[in-house]
Amino acid sequence: MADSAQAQKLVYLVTGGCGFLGEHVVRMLLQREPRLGELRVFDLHLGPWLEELKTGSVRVTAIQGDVTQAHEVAAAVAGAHVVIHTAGLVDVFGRASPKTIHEVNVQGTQNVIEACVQTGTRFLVYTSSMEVVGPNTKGHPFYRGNEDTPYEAVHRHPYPCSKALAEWLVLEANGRKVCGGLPLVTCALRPTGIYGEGHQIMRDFYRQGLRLGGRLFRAIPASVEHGRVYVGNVAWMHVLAARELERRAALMGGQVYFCYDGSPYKSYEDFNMEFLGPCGLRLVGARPLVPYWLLVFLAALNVLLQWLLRPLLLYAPLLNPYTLAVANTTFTVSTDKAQRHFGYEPMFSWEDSRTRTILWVQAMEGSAQ
Ligand SMILES: NC(=O)c1ccc[n+]([C@@H]2O[C@H](COP(=O)([O-])OP(=O)(O)OC[C@H]3O[C@@H](n4cnc5c(N)ncnc54)[C@H](O)[C@@H]3O)[C@@H](O)[C@H]2O)c1
Ligand SMILES: CC(C)[C@@H](O)CC[C@@H](C)[C@H]1CC[C@H]2[C@@H]3[C@H](O)C=C4C[C@@H](O)CC[C@]4(C)[C@H]3CC[C@]12C
Repeated sequence: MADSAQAQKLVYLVTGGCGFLGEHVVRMLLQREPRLGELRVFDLHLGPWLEELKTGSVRVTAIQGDVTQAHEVAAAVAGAHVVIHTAGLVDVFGRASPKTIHEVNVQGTQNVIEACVQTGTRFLVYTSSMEVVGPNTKGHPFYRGNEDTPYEAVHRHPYPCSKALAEWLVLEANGRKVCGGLPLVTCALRPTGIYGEGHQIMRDFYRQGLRLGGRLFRAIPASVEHGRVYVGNVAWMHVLAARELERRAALMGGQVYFCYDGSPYKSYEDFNMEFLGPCGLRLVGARPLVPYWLLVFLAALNVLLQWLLRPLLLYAPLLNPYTLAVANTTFTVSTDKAQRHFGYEPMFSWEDSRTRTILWVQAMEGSAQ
């Protein structure tokens, strides 16, 4: 790639660029990547907001496509210098079949890798997930661990299985010769629970609270810590990793990095209340209001209802055996590997991240009235 910001304008491709994280990556690239000449936004569902981005100096190319279709991916990748692959099926609620999750998350990632090799694109940043590590099926806590912390990564759910396999494919591809004979350089970023403007699950919790008269009911002990990271900082880490991947190929190639920032360690529900509380909701109960065995029963009942109702409608509530187990297992990270390897520092402080998220919920509140 270019040896100076002015020497050569680069072509970036962001897959899943219209998603929750993808949109923030797209906007961050336009704001913070001076070498950007063309930004290709590849997604199954293109957002109308893309049109407003086409008025700047950078050429923004919206590509409606499917990562499971190798020829569509190859056409989008051809000529790109860097690929940031965020596209994925983020489903832990039983909306999609295990087959579809695998096709998108695994085969789709393989298609991106092969497209890079065939067309000569050398730099690939993959959006992996904390769930590649855990929580595992045994409910072992991962307490402020890092990329080198020993942990038995055992999964059965289709989503973490697909993310783990896709990450492995990306890291294994590091060093493969691409068209032109130079090596492919890859890395994988592992966000914990991402929050911020556009987070659908936060939206779901907020609307659930409005339906329950401004109240949410604690289901998980406050002592169970869950790692969270602000979407703007995750986007920034993607942009920085993509920029540094060439210069630091020997160090970064084939590496994984947890995404982290100054967001506090709290339970999933208490963390959400940092944003939902200032918007008028209240979390009822200093401890879970129902016994765990009852939550397990209700989660199992939700699976049965989802199966019975599937011919008629998609019933996909937040509570199911998998989400209950994940929410109930401590998983937090404490690391500086991204800082040591490519100089990452969070762009947004906790206070700023919190304010931005609250403002987003409040704007949604206006729409809910
Ligand atoms: N949200 C989180 O808390 C979180 C945490 C860790 C990792 N991740 C990872 O980050 C990435 C983005 O997640 P998100 O939360 O923004 O999800 P999202 O669903 O908002 O975005 C995913 C995007 O990918 C697109 N997509 C899905 N299938 C596609 C296909 N077949 N072809 C092309 N595009 C397709 C969707 O249209 C969507 O725009 C995913 O890979 C996910 O595994 C998310
Ligand atoms: C109904 C209660 C038990 C409630 O507390 C359930 C919360 C539950 C929906 C979420 C708790 C932890 C979340 C997951 C975590 O933040 C990390 C994830 C990895 C990412 O790659 C995809 C999203 C997710 C699986 C995220 C999904 C929602 C939770 C399970």
